[in-house]
Amino acid sequence: MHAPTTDPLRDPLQRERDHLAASRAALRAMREDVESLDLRDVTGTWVSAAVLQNQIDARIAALADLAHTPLFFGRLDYLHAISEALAEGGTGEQFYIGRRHVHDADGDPMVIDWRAPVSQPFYRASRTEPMDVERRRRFGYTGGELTAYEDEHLTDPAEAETTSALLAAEIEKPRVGPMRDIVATIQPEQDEIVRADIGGTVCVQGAPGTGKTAVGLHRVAYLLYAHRERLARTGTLVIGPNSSFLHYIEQVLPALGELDVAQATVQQLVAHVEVRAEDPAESARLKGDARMAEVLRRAVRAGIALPTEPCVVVRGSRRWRVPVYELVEIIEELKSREIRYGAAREALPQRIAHAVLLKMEQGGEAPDDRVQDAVARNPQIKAVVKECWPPVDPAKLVHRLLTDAEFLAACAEGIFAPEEQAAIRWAKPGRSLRTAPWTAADAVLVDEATDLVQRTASLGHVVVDEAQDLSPMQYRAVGRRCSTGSATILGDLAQGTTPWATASWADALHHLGKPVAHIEELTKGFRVPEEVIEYASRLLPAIAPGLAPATSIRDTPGSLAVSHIPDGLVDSLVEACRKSLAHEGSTGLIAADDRIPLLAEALAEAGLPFLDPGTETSAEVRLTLVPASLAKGLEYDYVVLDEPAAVVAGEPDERTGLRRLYVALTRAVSGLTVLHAEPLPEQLRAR
Ligand SMILES: Nc1ncnc2c1ncn2[C@@H]1O[C@H](COP(=O)(O)OP(=O)(O)OP(=O)(O)O)[C@@H](O)[C@H]1O
Repeated sequence: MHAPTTDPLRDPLQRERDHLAASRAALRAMREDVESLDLRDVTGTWVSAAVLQNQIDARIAALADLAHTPLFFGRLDYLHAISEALAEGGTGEQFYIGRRHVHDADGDPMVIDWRAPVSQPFYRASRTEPMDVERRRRFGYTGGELTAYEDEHLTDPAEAETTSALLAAEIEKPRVGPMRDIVATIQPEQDEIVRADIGGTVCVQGAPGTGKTAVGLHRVAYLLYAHRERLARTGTLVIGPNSSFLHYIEQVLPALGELDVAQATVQQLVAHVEVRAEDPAESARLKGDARMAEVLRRAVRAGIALPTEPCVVVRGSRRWRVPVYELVEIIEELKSREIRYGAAREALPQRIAHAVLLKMEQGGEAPDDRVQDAVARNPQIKAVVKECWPPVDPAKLVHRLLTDAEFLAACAEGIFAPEEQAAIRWAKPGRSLRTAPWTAADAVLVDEATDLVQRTASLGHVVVDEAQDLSPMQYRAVGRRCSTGSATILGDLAQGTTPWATASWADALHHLGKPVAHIEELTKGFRVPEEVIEYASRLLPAIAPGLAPATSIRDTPGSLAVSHIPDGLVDSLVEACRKSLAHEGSTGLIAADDRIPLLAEALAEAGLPFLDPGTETSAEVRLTLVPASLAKGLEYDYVVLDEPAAVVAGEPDERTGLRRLYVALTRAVSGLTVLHAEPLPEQLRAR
């Protein structure tokens, strides 16, 4: 890295600072231009003026110069001039890369958006493939001030490959507050996923801390840039495992200038009924099984009946008769077509009316479309529809399936064995639909039934994080929300902790309805130090035998301490938290869920203020008490892990327990302290 010298003419750092100052001034001018727009001349009504004003306000907000997010973080010096199309309207050989586009008064770019084609070599160019880049420069900032830069001369054979000190500094920056963007340091293998084509679905298997979440969010930002109009129409959605996690990631996209991305958990997507109960593991697994889809399909169609009487329509002085066999033909034809139950129900009266119309024509009349519509509304026809294709209320239907043993048996015949059916049914049905003991898995069934009746609207792109925990039925629920778009599926099979956790990505993609997706693997870890990831990886043969252990980009000796504390474990934990808090950044005390109250009390007694994982850490309170079940996806500079054996015992089976432990062991950025009174699980014992 280069430190500043004092002569501004000879000092390249000073020149870069000057460019920063000029870019900031240009951004200010861009903002002032928008602020000074006078709407009076261009808009007709106050409504359109208000709409336009909103857009302008959003643009002004987007043009804000944020003190702590540097306007540019890199520079590319090309060997040859780049075409204007690639360079966002600019020409030349030198480009500054930043979070947003900034241009000067003549419209020439001063900073290029990181997502533009010309910026791509910043992330991908290498010595073996320099992509016409002579020099790549990375900038270092301290508190918003440009303080350093680092150069790579990609075409200079004499220069040796080094790891970037700025990248290491970025990763080691203390973690306080929500997740940050990684736009300045996206790695080549990550960039390939970020910029993958919108047409296909990408599935990423990645060990802990390999940047799956970060990559997924940057991919959304990239797609919004590259396909803005299309996605503005169709929408994008990020799905995460729980609200603490969504809260942790919610600032990343706004920091990248993208405000219009929805975030939800799967439960929120399928909130058709109020969840008031929990399933035993086996029932939940069966309800999440893809076989349920066929049971529901049969259930939805169970009410379809064939008519036994002709339909007689009276118009004026004449009567028109559609015989039974014709009605049967119409219904059979609709049944055989792959259209939604509700769409078929809407088509049925029109089909019968059409049959009446043909008879009217044969009878010498000349009816038009309006007559057909009127006939379709005839009470006789409505009566046939009601009897033969009755309306279906999805929640009521699922309620019936879960309470009426005979109905379930009829729909699940040959699909679920009787004992499986018994596990699917509610043990104690509530009295009404509203007070029924709906579980999270039941809500997914209602969602499937809803989609069988009426097609679910699809978004343009959906990102699913921690996808390994979804059941096949949940994959289907997500899949119908991107049936006409694409998806990014992120997960780690070794971190699957639900009873129905994904065993293979090919299965998951099949249930999602995207069987031909690319599966990429990320193994280079950016969070966990080498020593810690090696320790955690001892569990891999037991929890996910086929997976390669992650490597770490940081080899920080002393980052792991494991101690046996036969007496006074709680006091030692409090002490370990205190010690961790003596360092900069955040500390997480992770423990089995049922030990949380005990530890909460101990921390309170010791006068150590702490937060729960849904609350952001701040400079004042940097300690979070984390139940193991909520640790997934989160990270802390220092982690103190309480009693691994209890974390394992907190799950219904050993493999899930060890997976939960693997998650807990892989949350630390700088240091992990493991304290235990009981013996460690054998996989972790010293070898
Ligand atoms: N290219 C990068 N440059 C700097 N930091 C990075 C980079 N990639 C990832 N990180 C950081 O590494 C940490 C882990 O990233 P992230 O949470 O996205 O990993 P993950 O694969 O989703 O992990 P997990 O499986 O534990 O959920 C984050 O702090 C992230 O900002």
